[in-house]
Amino acid sequence: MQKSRASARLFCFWKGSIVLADYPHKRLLLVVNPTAGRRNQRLLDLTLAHLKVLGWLVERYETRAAGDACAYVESYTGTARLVVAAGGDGTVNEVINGLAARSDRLTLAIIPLGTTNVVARELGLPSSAKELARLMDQNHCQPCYWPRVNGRLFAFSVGVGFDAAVVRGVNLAVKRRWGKLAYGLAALAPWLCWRSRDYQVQVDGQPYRADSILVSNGRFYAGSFVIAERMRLQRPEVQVLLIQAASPLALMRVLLALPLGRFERMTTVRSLTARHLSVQGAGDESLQVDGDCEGALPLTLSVPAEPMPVICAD
Ligand SMILES: Nc1ncnc2c1ncn2[C@@H]1O[C@H](COP(=O)(O)OP(=O)(O)OP(=O)(O)O)[C@@H](O)[C@H]1O
Repeated sequence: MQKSRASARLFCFWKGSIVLADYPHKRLLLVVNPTAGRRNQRLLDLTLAHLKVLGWLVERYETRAAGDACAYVESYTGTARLVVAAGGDGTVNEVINGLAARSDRLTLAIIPLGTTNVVARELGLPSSAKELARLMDQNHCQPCYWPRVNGRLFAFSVGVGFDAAVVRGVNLAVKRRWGKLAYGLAALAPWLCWRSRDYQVQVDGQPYRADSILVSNGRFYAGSFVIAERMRLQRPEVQVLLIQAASPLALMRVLLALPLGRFERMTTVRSLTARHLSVQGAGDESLQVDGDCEGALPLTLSVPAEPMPVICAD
């Protein structure tokens, strides 16, 4: 024991200072999506620099393709107790799924590098690299619940109908160059040809119908829009928002309520708290899961009983 502690002793050099670190538990696995958020690269570099000063050893893994982060975290055999997802919400989603497939209980942290970073916003993570490193160093975590949709966990949002049609139409090259504007452009075509849908929904066993559905695991949607005022990642339930909008005009009214913070209070939006949800549609329609297009109807969702420790703000 004494020997392994001594062998883990490190000298870290940073900005001319020498810091003696003797913390064998300060090891983290960093999973980086190199295609996410080139604009936020500085946040990653500075957070790593601060962590090194605090005595952390970083094991770095760069993803090579979609699905890589999940597979790597699931099969990771190293000694790190903290797994840091550095990327956008898609990378966070993959790391969560990798962690949940393991039999041990590692802690999740996030360095937000993506376009919208909704999960980081939900956790109240600071934009300061020094603060982010401090929260990780102090193991400042809370238990968070990630619901399961069609067998996979999601972090903050699932959409059926208009929302899924928009995400399906996003041009990745435009998103990389222009960020959120890509979603506005992708919304035009599905909005103009919007018509009534008839999704059959069961919320905790009660039947409903809707033209579009949003499921929120926290407060925020598409960045900073508040769609579920009382929902938090720390609560073992989700907010189901059933939208009645059978024409482009009715849909426009609902969409305008988003930036005004009145979405949940619209008479055409029914907001329900739930642990179980199922949705069936007329056809094989796509789903939006954590900002990406993933899978298709029918949808079955439930909130697992076991939370995951996640680094969050004070
Ligand atoms: N090396 C890679 N090459 C291509 N795609 C990748 C790679 N690594 C991860 N991905 C996939 O890229 C998708 C988008 O990544 P991510 O969400 O992290 O970044 P983003 O799109 O820039 O951010 P945001 O989701 O906030 O808009 C994810 O679904 C992920 O599976």
